[in-house]
Amino acid sequence: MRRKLAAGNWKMNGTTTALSELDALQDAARGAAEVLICPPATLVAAASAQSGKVAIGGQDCHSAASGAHTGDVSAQMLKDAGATYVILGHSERRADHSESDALVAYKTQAAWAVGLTAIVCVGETLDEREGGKTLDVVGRQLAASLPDDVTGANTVIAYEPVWAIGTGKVPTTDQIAEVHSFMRSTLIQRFGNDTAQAIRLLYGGSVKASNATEIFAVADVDGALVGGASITASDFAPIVAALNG
Ligand SMILES: O=C[C@H](O)COP(=O)(O)O
Repeated sequence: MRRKLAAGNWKMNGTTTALSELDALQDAARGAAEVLICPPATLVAAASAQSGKVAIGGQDCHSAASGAHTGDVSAQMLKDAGATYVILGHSERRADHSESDALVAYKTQAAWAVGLTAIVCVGETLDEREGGKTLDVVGRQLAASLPDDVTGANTVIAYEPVWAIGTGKVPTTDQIAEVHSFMRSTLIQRFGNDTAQAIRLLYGGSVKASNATEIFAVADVDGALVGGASITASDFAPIVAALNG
């Protein structure tokens, strides 16, 4: 049985005052669903120190364990700061930093090497969707971004259509169902049924309290990766509540 996951990605938002949101999430985090917040790297240690029932994650890590990589953060550093998850291959990283599927796979291995769970993001652009290429793109990203040793414990996959991120545009539930079903069957083909059925598949892109229940009712949606609506507990807690049903 897959444990539902409500993951919040604060992106490049938040200073120390934002950590009070973690206190306000404690009640929401008492339900069956796991609650995760991924703050900016500067806040991971402080967030971990007061996270209570909320898990803490990073938003990226370098593929190397250490070395001359100015400005980067290693998986070990995130782990040392108290993180248990790291988001990898987010479309904003792929676009802003030209991250390839191969690099995402190396980063995933770096995360696994220190015991972090990788949340690997995939998703098509608007052009790709309108060109009928969604499943090709997602299939290619899954094939090349995931190393071979995937398990239900070390990996979560987030389907985030690029055109739905921060736009208020959300795919239809049929569109989400099509991609999630495709992802599950792709994982079954590559990793076998037991492993594939253990991997949580999140939907991300303009999730908010008003659409969460409908999205979480879609087969093979095991939770959400939420951006804008995760920054305050007053927005995020109702999404967690919807996931808990
Ligand atoms: O990582 C989160 C996603 O990019 C979704 O962001 P959003 O909820 O602001 O659309």
